Order: sequence, then structure tokens, then C-alpha cells
Amino acid sequence: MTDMSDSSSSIPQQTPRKHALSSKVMQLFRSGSKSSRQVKPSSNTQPPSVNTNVSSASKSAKFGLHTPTSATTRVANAAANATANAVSKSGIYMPEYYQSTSPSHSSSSASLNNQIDINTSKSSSATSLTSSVSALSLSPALAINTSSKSLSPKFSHHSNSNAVNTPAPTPTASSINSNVNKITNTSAPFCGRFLVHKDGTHKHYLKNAKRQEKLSTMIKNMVGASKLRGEAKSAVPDIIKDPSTSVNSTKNPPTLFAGFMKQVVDMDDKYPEGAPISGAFNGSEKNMYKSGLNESSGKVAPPSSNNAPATTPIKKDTQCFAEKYGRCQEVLGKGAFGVVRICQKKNVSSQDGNKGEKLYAVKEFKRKASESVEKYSKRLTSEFCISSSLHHTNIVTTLDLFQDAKGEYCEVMEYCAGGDLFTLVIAAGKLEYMEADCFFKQLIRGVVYMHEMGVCHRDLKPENLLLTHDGMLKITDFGNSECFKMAWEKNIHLSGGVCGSSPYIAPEEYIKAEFDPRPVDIWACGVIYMAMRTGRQLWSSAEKDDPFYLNYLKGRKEKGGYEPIESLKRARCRNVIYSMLDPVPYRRINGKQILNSEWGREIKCCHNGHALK
Ligand SMILES: Nc1ncnc2c1ncn2[C@@H]1O[C@H](COP(=O)(O)OP(=O)(O)OP(=O)(O)O)[C@@H](O)[C@H]1O
Repeated sequence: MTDMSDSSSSIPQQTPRKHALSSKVMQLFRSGSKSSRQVKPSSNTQPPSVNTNVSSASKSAKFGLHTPTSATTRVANAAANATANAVSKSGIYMPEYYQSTSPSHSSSSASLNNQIDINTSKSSSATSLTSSVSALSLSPALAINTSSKSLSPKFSHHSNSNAVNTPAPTPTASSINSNVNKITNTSAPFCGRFLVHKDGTHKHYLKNAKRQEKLSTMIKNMVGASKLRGEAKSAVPDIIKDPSTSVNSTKNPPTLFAGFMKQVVDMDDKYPEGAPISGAFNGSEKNMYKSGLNESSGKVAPPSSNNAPATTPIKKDTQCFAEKYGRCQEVLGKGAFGVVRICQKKNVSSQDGNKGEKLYAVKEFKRKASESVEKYSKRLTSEFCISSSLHHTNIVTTLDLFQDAKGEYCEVMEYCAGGDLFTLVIAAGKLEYMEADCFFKQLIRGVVYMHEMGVCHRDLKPENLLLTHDGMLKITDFGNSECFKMAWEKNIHLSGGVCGSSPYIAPEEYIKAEFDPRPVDIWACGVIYMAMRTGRQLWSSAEKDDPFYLNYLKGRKEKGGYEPIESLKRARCRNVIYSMLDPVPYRRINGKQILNSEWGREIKCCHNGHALK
């Protein structure tokens, strides 16, 4: 467990960020190999007795999950019989986690923002890296400025006007600190991006949609610096190979950060100029369906999916694009198939009659040299046709499809100023439960809507979850999505083939020729929740040759459970997670059951998710 007093004292000042970062990074590399060798693997510290706050009924419910038939039913029943016992007399919800004042709780709470659990040690390299990455998050001083910036008219139009937000007083420095201190039970203010009010409601203050760019640039600079220095080239691999972070480690599954770092390093070697980056560990490969699979399963493709992309009404006129969406500017992030840029349109009339700027995100769809026209067409169709037909507050709004001057297809989307969840988790180390729960509930609402519309995503991962500055989560990247049921159909069409990013792929994809795609999305959501809470992947892939997955299967049948999931302190939450990660797909809990579960119902979510049309 990282000593949080170290982390807190190492929170860097925001300016001048570049120099602060480079010096930290250089510091890291000066001590790189040496300190990484000194690092002790993290002791598998168990959280404070998880059962101390759990009633015997909850305990038995937990262990009941390991029996084959009871998991989903039990959670569903629990949902139906849910009582209001989580609400105190005063009407303020007080989850058991916050009621505890054990020292371990506070130290884990103290990791709210500024820790990155790369080595789980106090080594200087770990601390330096922590500081470097924390610089991408929010220092308390910056957070206060950010709060006011986030609320400025410049960004206000990004909030969804249909969303019902909990009214919150304008935060001040002292209110932020005191509220954060209330949560973290520590004298050091850590978190400016998540504020809990006395009535139990909360508000997010996110910024920095370019976090992905900054993180990858930081890592590239580290690698570049090491190459220049000619001595530290091995330092990054050493960090990655560190016993506590390595994919080969039997102690802990890989961190999200280690996976991201490996991707950046690999990609930077392969494509020195502007490599496409996907943050998923082992997940850069997107396995598209073989065309035969869909035909053989009799799957009904979404309307126009057989048409070449060129049949979609495309505006080729770049001036028309600029008139509509403004000029394309900086790169927001990179995906496997191209970059995403921000576009700024000036003089847009807002609802209050004032004129301001409007920002859009424009995503390139490059066709890979190895990609057939058919595959490209399928990807483009899925991404544009499916996403533009979904209208929900928790799904990114797709506005348009254009061809740029080079003939490349580009999708115009709403801009999400909070960046993606993946880089938020990396920058934060891990998320505390209130923040993670809020994102989780929004994710499930988006998934429930999607499934009701007959669409499954099939590539859910933190990289594909975007955030607005006020913490609204939006599912994006429908390149692998499928329409499993048309409105007029009674039965669903099964899916086939393995696709997505390996840590999030459900086990049935590897072993079954055909499967219901909905439980596949639910599985991914379970892994995403664990990634948010622990900053780690649960396993590299849910296959029997993965030691972590094997441990999980074993843990499910045993009293002790699986350690990362057991580290969640609330039995209600653990039960749902075990039910989402049921290896048997038909037993897996569904999205509605999650929302109706005791845990799902008690999650305080700051946005009311709903369909938009
Ligand atoms: N609408 C948006 N608003 C703000 N940032 C965005 C938006 N869309 C994408 N981004 C940024 O660009 C990055 C790349 O997005 P993209 O969807 O292309 O790739 P990905 O999902 O990370 O990877 P892949 O396509 O390989 O799965 C995201 O991680 C995010 O940081």
C-alpha cells in the first residue's frame, strides 16, 4: 500500500507544468532501473475485514454467489426486497464504507486522487512517477480555479440541458477542502475533481480532454529522453517488468498504467510519427467479424450495412464543414483508426440568446492498408449508423459524417470536455467508490438503453467512456457494435467471434461459436468497475491459461472469494460484481437487474440518465 503521506506531499504545483514534468521524469530515469529493482512487490494487503460491517445475512448472500444457480436470482430478489436501511434518520444516505473510521480506510480513501499505484512501494521512482502523473490530474490549487473555469460560459454549453442536475452551491476553496476532508478523513486536501456535499449529493469538476495526449506525450518523452541518454532505455521495460506490475507477475494483475505505457512504447517504436494508441492492455487489436460469421448465423445487419460507405450522403465540401463545425484544431486523442480532433465553431447562439463558441470532436476513420473494403464498410456503418440512431444522455451524440479533403471519412460528435475514463483512472491511480459508483450507474443506464434498442457495443472499456466536465458519462466508439434485434423481431440474433480488448472480453467469446451479445457487454462493465476501483485489470484475458482468471474461477467457489473483488468493502456491491462476472453467460445479471439491485438503487448519481427522443 503506498504511503499516502508521501503522495500527498509530492503533489506538484501546476505551473510550469512542462518543466515540472520533465524534471520529475528525468528524476525517474536517473533512478529508474536501480529503484525499480529495489521495489518490493506489494504485500497482498487485505483491506480491513470486509465482513466486519456486513450482516450475517449479507455474508451468506456473498457466499451464496458461488453456488451455480443463486447469484443472479439472489441479487434480483435482494433488489425487489430492498429496504431503505441505507438511509439514515436524517435522510442523508450514509454508506457503510464512510461510517468506518479504521486507519486503513482513511489511507485508502486518501488515494482519492493523486496516487498512481504502479509499484505500490515508496521508491523514489514510483514517487516521481506518481507526481508526474498526478500533474495530469488536479492539484488542489488548480482544482479551485478549474471549478470556476468549468462553470464558465465557455464550457457551460457542454452540459446536457435535459439532464437534471442536483443544484449545488458555488464551491469555494474552503468548501472544497472541508468536503474533501470529510470524505477522506485526512487533513490533506487531495481531490478537487469530486466534491461531496453535506446532503450526500456530489458534483464532478473534470477537465482536460487532452489527458490522453498528455499522458502519451509524457511517456514518449520519457522513452525519448532515455534513448538520448543511451543508458536508461531499459528503464521503462523495467518498470513494466516490475514484479508487482508485470503481466507475467503472479502477484497482481497489470495496472492500467503499465498497459498504457507498454502500448505507447510499442506503438512509438512501430509508428514514430503519430502512432495510433489504444489504451487497452493487450487490446490494440480489433478483431472484426469474418463476414461469413454473420451470414452463417443468419444475423440481420443494420439498415444499409451492406452498402458501401460512399452511399451514405456525404458532404465533400470542406468549406461546408468549416461553416457547420468550425476549424479543426488540436488532437484530443488517438484511436486504433485515426486521431480525434477538436473543432471550434464561433458565434453560435446559445439558448439564452448569447453568442459563444461551440466545440465538436471530429474522429477520423482511416482505412488500414490491411483492411478490406468490406471490413472498413462494416466498421464505418457500425460506428456511424448505429451510434447516430442512439439518443441517450449516456451515449455520445453523433452529429454528422463527412469526407475530408483527402477523402477520409470523419465523424462529428459532441465534445466531451472531461476526457475519457481510462486516462482519468490512470491520472487518479484509482477512484473512490462514490465517484466510481456514479460513473458505473450512468454506464449501466447507457447499456440498458442500448440493449433495449437492440444494439450491443462489444467493445466497452474505459477508453470508450467519455466524460463531460460535470461528470456525465457517455459511451462512444461503436465500431464493433452490432444490431442483435430489429424493432419488429421477437428473437435476438446471436453473435460470434472474439472482439474488443482482451481484459474486457467475456469468457464465452473464446469458447463458444455463438452467444448472446448482451451478457458480453455486462461482463465488460464489471471489469470496468473493478478497473476504476483498483486501477488494475482483473486479468489479461478471461481464459483458463491466464493465472489471474484461474484464481478468480477458484476464488468464486471458495469462501475467501477473489481478492481484488473482496477488497470492495460493501457486500452489496461485491455481490453484483460477482454476478456480472459470472462465467456462465445465461446466469449473468442483466442491466435492469443491476439498476434494481440494492446497490444499484442506493448509488447516488448526479445525472438523471434518460433517452433523448
Ligand atoms: N467526443 C469526444 N470528446 C472528447 N474527446 C474525445 C471524443 N472522442 C474521442 N476522444 C478522445 O480521443 C481518444 C481516442 O478516441 P477513439 O474513439 O478514436 O479511440 P479509442 O476508443 O481510444 O480507441 P479504439 O478506437 O482503438 O478503440 C479517446 O480516448 C478520447 O481521449
